[in-house]
Amino acid sequence: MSTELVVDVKKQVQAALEEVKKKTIENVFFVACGGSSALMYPSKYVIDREAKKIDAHLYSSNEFIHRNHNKLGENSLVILCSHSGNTPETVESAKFARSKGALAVSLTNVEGSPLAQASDVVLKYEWGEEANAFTTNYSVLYQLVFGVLKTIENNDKFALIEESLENLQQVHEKAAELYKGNAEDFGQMYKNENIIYTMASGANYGVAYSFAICILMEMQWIHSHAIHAGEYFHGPFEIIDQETSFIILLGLDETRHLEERALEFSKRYGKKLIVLDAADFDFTGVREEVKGYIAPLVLNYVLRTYADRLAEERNHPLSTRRYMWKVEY
Ligand SMILES: O=P(O)(O)OC[C@H]1O[C@](O)(CO)[C@@H](O)[C@@H]1O
Repeated sequence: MSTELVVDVKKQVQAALEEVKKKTIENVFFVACGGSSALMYPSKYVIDREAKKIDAHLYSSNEFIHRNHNKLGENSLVILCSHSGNTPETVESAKFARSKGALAVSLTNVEGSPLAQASDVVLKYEWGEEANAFTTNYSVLYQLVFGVLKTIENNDKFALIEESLENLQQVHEKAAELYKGNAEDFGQMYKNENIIYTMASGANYGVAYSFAICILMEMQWIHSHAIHAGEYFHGPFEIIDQETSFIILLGLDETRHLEERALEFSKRYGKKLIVLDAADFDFTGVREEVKGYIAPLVLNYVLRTYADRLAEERNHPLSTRRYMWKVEY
C-alpha cells in the first residue's frame, strides 16, 4: 500500500477533526444520493451503537433540504458524499447545511468539484481496482466517524478501526477469492432473472440497499427491492416461493439474528437463495471489537464481484444508463 496515500488520508481526517473540535457537535447528519447514500448506512449504525450523546440522522440529499430538520443548526456536523462531486441535490445540501450554521464535511473522488467547493472541509478518497481499501470511501468515512466519536465523546475504538482498516485490503481479497466460484455461478444462473430481491439488517442493510437500487435496478435494469430482514415477516415474505430470487446477507453485528431468521424461513419455502455469510470470511488483521462494523465493507466488496460476473454474463456493462447523464431529471 502506498505510504504516501495512507499518510495523506490520515492527514485529511485529522484536518477535518480539527474543525470538529472548534464546534460543539450534538448531532450528525449523513447526506447523499444513491450509492453514496448507501455508503453511509453502516456509519449511522456505528453512531447508534457507540455514541452516548450525539445522535445520527441519514437523509437523501433533496429530502434533507426539504424536510429541514429542526435539530439542524450550529451544533450539527453534516457529512456529505458524492463520488463525482457533481450531484446537484448533494451540492445544494452542502450549501443549505452551511446556511444553517452547520459544519459541512464532504467526501468525494473529485478534487475541486462543485461539492468540494461548497463544503467547509473536503476528504478526497481513492477509487477503482488499484486503490487500497484503506484509502477508499467506506474506510475514509469510518475514520472520520470514529474520529468524531473519539473527539467528542472520548470513544476508544478509533485506533482499533484504523488498524483494522489498514488490513482491510487483504480481507477483501481473501473473501473475494473464497466466493469466486459462487460469484461465477451467480452470473451464469441468474443472468435471465427478471426480479432479484436483496435482504439484510443492521450495519449491512445499506449494502443490500445499494445492490438493489444501484447494481440491479440502475446498472442492470433488473427489478429489485431491498428488504429489511426484520420487515420481511411483515409483508415481503408472502412473495417467497421456489421461483423467487433473494440475495440474503449475513453480517456479524448485533442484528445477525434477524438475518438468520429470515434465511431460515426462506429456506423452508424458497429455492433461489444467494447467501453471502461474513462468518465465512477470514478477518485476520481486523480487531474483534469492530468486526461487526467491518463486515458490511467486505460483503460490499464481494458483492461487487457478483455484479461484475452478472454484467459480463448479460453483456450489459455496469456503466450503461438510459436516463442518467443523458436527460434532465
Ligand atoms: O455519488 P454521486 O456522484 O453523487 O452520484 C450519485 C449517483 O451515482 C450512483 O450512486 C451510482 O451510479 C447513483 O445511484 C446516483 O445517481
